Amino acid sequence: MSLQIQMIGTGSAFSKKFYNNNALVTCNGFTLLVDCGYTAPRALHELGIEINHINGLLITHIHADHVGGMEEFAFRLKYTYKYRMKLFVPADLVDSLWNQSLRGGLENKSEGFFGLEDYFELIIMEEAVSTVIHSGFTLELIRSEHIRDKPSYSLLINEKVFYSSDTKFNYPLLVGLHEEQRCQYILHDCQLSSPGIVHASLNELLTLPDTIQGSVMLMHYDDYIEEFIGKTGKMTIMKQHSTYSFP
Ligand SMILES: Nc1ccn([C@@H]2O[C@@H]3COP(=O)(O)O[C@H]3[C@H]2O)c(=O)n1
Ligand SMILES: [Zn+2]
Ligand SMILES: [Zn+2]
Repeated sequence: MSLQIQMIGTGSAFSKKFYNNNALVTCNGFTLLVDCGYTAPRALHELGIEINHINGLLITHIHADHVGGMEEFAFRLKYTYKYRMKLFVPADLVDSLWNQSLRGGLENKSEGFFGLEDYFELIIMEEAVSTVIHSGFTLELIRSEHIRDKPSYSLLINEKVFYSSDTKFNYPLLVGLHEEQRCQYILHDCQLSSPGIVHASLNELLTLPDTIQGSVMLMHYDDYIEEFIGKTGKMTIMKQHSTYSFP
């Protein structure tokens, strides 16, 4: 099954040079937007991608660089495109996504809009279960360690690509996935300064064996990434707006 990932942004949360680290994952004609940060609408606009060309949206955790564009998405789906897009949400994020993030803008009692399902076709996902979201397109949520007591998830896509989203460095997980041949590629967030605190730092990622580094692609990085060209070991730096194929 051919799998393509286009990074609509590769920046860290506070980047002023790169858009939020959000990605379009396409498999077998189904395009999933992984996270919809506050820059996602502009990034998609610049790429010439209309919202209605996206088949589904998945949220990894509740931070503005991952959900801040959802209000605009919801309003445009409701009033411009007039359909409910599939929204894949980890079970323990459903309540906070609405009540702590979107409700202030999207609740509209006079028109009868009280929850996520008034804007999206809500699909609740469980952790550690391989879920077929479209023919030949499977996703598994892997709970990540990002902010204590705040659920966040990495993704295993088609048992081929590990997409970290936001996580602290987890050496045993990455080595385990590689040794068990559960993934061939690792797309990982990368904080250039140390310590990582809530992200994986470059120095931590550089402790991975060369055999694994060769499959690592760095994303969610700071504005001064250019200073690190040639200093990321065997790991490559993802380019914003580029599309990568994973055969
Ligand atoms: N303990 C923390 C918590 C958060 N942060 C920053 O806040 C950002 C929120 O979005 P993010 O992409 O998860 O990156 C986080 C850190 O930059 C941080 O630097 N230290
Ligand atoms: Zn982030
Ligand atoms: Zn985050």
